[in-house]
Amino acid sequence: MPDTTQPVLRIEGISKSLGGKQILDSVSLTLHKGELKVLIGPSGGGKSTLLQCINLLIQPDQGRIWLDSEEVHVSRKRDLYSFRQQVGMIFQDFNLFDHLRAADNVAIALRKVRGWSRRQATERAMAELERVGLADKAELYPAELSGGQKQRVSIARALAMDPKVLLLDEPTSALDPELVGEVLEVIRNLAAGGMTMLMATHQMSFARALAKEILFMEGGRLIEQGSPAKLLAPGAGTRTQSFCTRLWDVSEREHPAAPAGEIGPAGTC
Ligand SMILES: Nc1ncnc2c1ncn2[C@@H]1O[C@H](COP(=O)(O)OP(=O)(O)OP(=O)(O)O)[C@@H](O)[C@H]1O
Repeated sequence: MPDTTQPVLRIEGISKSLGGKQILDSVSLTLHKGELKVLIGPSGGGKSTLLQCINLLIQPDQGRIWLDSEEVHVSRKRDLYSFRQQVGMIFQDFNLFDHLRAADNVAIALRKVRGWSRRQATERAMAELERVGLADKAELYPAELSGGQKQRVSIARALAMDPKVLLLDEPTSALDPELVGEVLEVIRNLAAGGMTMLMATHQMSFARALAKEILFMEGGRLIEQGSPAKLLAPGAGTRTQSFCTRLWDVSEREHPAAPAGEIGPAGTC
């Protein structure tokens, strides 16, 4: 069992303005070893920007970041390079290389960044594809894969780098509804295996079932933070609960047969 009291990633006071507008306002959070925290909230609340600031794809205007208790100094190229290798990122739209087969998409960073031989990198890529259930698709190009399979390749690619933390930015939002489950299943298995993860999502039933904590983000600030049981308890009166209830109302209209009181279909509470 991972030591869940050990902070792996900590951010403090992250702020960011873009186009003259404040997008993130002093956001702080800690991810402990082996925990899955889920970022939810209305569209435009700053979830993607926060994940990109944490991964330093966007440089925050203010704030500090620690990985395994070591502060990351953005101005030091070596720090930045090493940090990016240890913090994996999964994007909504997969970001695969179209001209590379699945196995090569997974292996490429091992060869180019880590300097592994083609044989070593391919062996590792095959092991990671196996882990996400795609060993039989290793020779296919992205255009020959479904959206769910492409996202699983991108997860395998991130895992191949042995990240300490995975950041997932709405990994199922670009998928047809019938493909969402296979990607969530992979993430569920990673959580069960002790991977430390921060995931922005609108998949509320998944968040409720699996997240250690829900972080509710609105207007660039984390306005609520707590276990799903606490934030979504009947009568909790939280902003998280009213947000979920609204999603549920929409889903009820779209799926009138959904049994009340049970965890709803994907995307609902
Ligand atoms: N490069 C940019 N320049 C100006 N504004 C930006 C830029 N990138 C994002 N924004 C604005 O920042 C706000 C937060 O966007 P962000 O994508 O982080 O929200 P989100 O919570 O992830 O939304 P969604 O759930 O729709 O993905 C939005 O108002 C968006 O228009």
